[in-house]
Amino acid sequence: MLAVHFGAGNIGRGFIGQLLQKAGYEIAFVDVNAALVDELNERKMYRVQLATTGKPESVVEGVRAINGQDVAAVAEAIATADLVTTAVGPNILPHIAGAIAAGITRRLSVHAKPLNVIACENMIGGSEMLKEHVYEHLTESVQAEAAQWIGFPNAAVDRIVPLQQHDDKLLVMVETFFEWVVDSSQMVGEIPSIEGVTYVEDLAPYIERKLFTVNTGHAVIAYLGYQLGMKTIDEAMRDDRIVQATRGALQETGALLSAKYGFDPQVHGQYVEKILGRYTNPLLSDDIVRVARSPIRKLSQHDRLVGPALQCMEKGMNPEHLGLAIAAALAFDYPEDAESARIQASLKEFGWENTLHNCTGIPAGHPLEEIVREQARRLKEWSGSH
Ligand SMILES: NC(=O)C1=CN([C@@H]2O[C@H](COP(=O)(O)OP(=O)(O)OC[C@H]3O[C@@H](n4cnc5c(N)ncnc54)[C@H](O)[C@@H]3O)[C@@H](O)[C@H]2O)C=CC1
Ligand SMILES: O=P(O)(O)OC[C@H]1O[C@](O)(CO)[C@@H](O)[C@@H]1O
Repeated sequence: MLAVHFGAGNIGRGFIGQLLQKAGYEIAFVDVNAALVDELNERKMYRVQLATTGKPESVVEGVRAINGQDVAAVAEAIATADLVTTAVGPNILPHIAGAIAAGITRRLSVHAKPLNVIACENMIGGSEMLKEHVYEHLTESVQAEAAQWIGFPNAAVDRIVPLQQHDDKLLVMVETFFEWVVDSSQMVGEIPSIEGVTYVEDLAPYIERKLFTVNTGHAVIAYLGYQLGMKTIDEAMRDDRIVQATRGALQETGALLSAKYGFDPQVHGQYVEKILGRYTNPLLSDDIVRVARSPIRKLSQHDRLVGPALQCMEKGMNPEHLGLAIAAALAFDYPEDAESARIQASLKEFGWENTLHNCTGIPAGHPLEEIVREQARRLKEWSGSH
């Protein structure tokens, strides 16, 4: 069995590649990092280390890599693949769509065999969005065939894999916890048996529970921690104010999720506690600027901060902790991050209100604006105190 996986980065090697290899797939990674591609092709294996006592390791063998620029080679691999997965980042999905479309076209010209393409990105509706981009590159007749033979099931993936700094360029250190949930109602053909993958008929509760808990909490810690001059997530978790704010935000999203999906508050509370524990793992040493990366994406209307805040308000709740994190995300001034630089330039040129509206989609005069403004004042007191 062959799996073609786009993105041989942290989650690609440290999570998706590892699970697929255990399930018996040969893996062809597709990446645009030429050095990484060469190293994978030379060694045909890599190590995954667990960030826990003793740092146990496993070896992922039977891997190769294709340079993403070589569209013909990528298309050839997709033509014979049994599964396609991605972990490249939501903003990159449009850039890999052409190669996937070329692969689908080639495949359908040779044989009609079902294929599922699973985007493993931190976003709602990732595979559906990828499908839209791929279809832009398909002729009408191939689109009609693809509708029958190619599935784009949405997925939720959860495993913290920080930036890697090892002498061994392929080694990847990961936390022990992982969760990979796939929407089986959007799949074609036989459902593949992959240990560690949970198939569900309706992904919405799972992806929202994950995005609005793990990723919301992480974002709160990262943006507040940055304001307080901290470097890593576990360092920030040693500050009581940050822990309180994170708990507060997760109470807000928890109340929303319970109201929307009927989650048992006690069971959800245990889920939250487990996640708070994951953030404190000192062996992960997860950089705040990694977790805070791409603040425009993270501030967008349906993402982890503004998404739940707007929905909380529709239900009559007051999302002040989410408001504090939104204010901190706007204040995230890290020039090496292109999106942070764009926000800071916008704040200077267009002012706070316009930048808030443009980045978040919060309409002018919406009551959430007032909450964020109030929290921005509170944030100034916080920042002044460190
Ligand atoms: N790191 C983590 O803990 C988790 C990450 N995710 C999601 O997984 C995705 C990837 O994140 P990471 O692995 O952390 O990022 P990463 O930066 O470590 O890996 C992304 C990889 O994609 C490659 N890439 C970029 N453009 C490409 C293109 N056009 N074609 C092929 N490859 C390309 C990069 O060279 C890089 O190797 C993101 O959507 C992230 O939200 C989800 C859960 C956990
Ligand atoms: O990968 P993103 O969406 O930029 O956000 C970082 C988040 O993703 C993760 O890497 C994995 O879920 C978390 O560590 C963090 O919440």
